[in-house]
Amino acid sequence: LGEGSKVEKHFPSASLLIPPLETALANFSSGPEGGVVQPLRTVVPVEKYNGFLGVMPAYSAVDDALTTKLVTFYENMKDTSVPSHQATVFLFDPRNGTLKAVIDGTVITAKRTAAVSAIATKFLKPAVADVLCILGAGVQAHSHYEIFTELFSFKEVKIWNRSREKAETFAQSVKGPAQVCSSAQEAVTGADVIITVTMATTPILFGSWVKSGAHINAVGASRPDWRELDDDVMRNSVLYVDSREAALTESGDVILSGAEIFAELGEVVKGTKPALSEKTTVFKSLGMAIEDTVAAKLVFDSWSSSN
Ligand SMILES: NC(=O)C1=CN([C@@H]2O[C@H](COP(=O)(O)OP(=O)(O)OC[C@H]3O[C@@H](n4cnc5c(N)ncnc54)[C@H](O)[C@@H]3O)[C@@H](O)[C@H]2O)C=CC1
Ligand SMILES: O=C(O)C1=NCCCC1
Repeated sequence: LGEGSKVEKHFPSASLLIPPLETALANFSSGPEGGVVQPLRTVVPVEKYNGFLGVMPAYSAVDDALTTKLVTFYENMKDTSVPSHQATVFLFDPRNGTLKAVIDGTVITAKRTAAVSAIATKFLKPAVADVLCILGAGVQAHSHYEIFTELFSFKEVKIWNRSREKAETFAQSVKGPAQVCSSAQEAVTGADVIITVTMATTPILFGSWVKSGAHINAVGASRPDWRELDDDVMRNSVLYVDSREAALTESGDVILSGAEIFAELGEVVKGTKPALSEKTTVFKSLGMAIEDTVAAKLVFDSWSSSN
């Protein structure tokens, strides 16, 4: 399972990931009772090349699955022949520590991140959600487009990217409508659901553009000094995160704006915190190792049953 194309085959429908991910989010937010062991990820900066290596281990007692993902991500890469994010997931037998599989993690990262944003959106989107806006046109933009158009019925999808050419290529490659916008403001204006999936390190989404009651999935800016959202949108929205601990350590949008965290998404899934969908909401996603664990298990189980 070392190649993305082999992994892709075991995700016939992106939405297959939703139930196990919801369970994993709920278990994570249940503390020790949930049986999830997930230390904060280690991130090694490779300053000379504007890169980072993330080490993301997790164990799920409920799934009896033990994994670690190694993920590299590089900013402003000159070499465009390789993706900005590359990942590998190692799946172990939890009974004795034997390595069972080495799985390409790039497809897993793309699919599980988009599926978690879809879960947040299911709970937090306004009652009428006709317009979707995607800021960014890379790997995550594609995986988000795929699952959002599979699960929801938006009448319009607006897309903006720093380079218009890439947004045009995106619009031509997707199986469905996508309207390329000339500015981020044009794309955001009137949108009910907004997804930010860029490598920006300074804000690209401003509160003054956002429709009241909209839901935002803030997926990029995973370093404590990086931003995608301005202070206005962070402070004037109800803020949900995947992990409080990670958000307060890794998210520039959370740390530098001083915005108060209302709930973890897992608490909403469990029903212990409300989904305030009538308010403007932000889901700050940083990505969790346990999401990779359940996705890798799904891929491995599907591969095992077909071999
Ligand atoms: N929360 C999570 O679980 C995860 C988050 N991510 C984050 O999602 C974001 C997107 O990842 P990918 O799609 O894989 O990356 P990508 O490299 O495939 O796409 C990035 C997009 O951002 C645009 N971009 C680059 N620099 C920019 C800037 N300064 N301002 C505005 N746009 C800029 C590029 O044109 C490109 O369309 C990244 O920030 C990444 O770290 C990625 C994986 C998991
Ligand atoms: O969860 C992940 O995987 C990542 N999150 C932030 C950026 C790198 C990959």
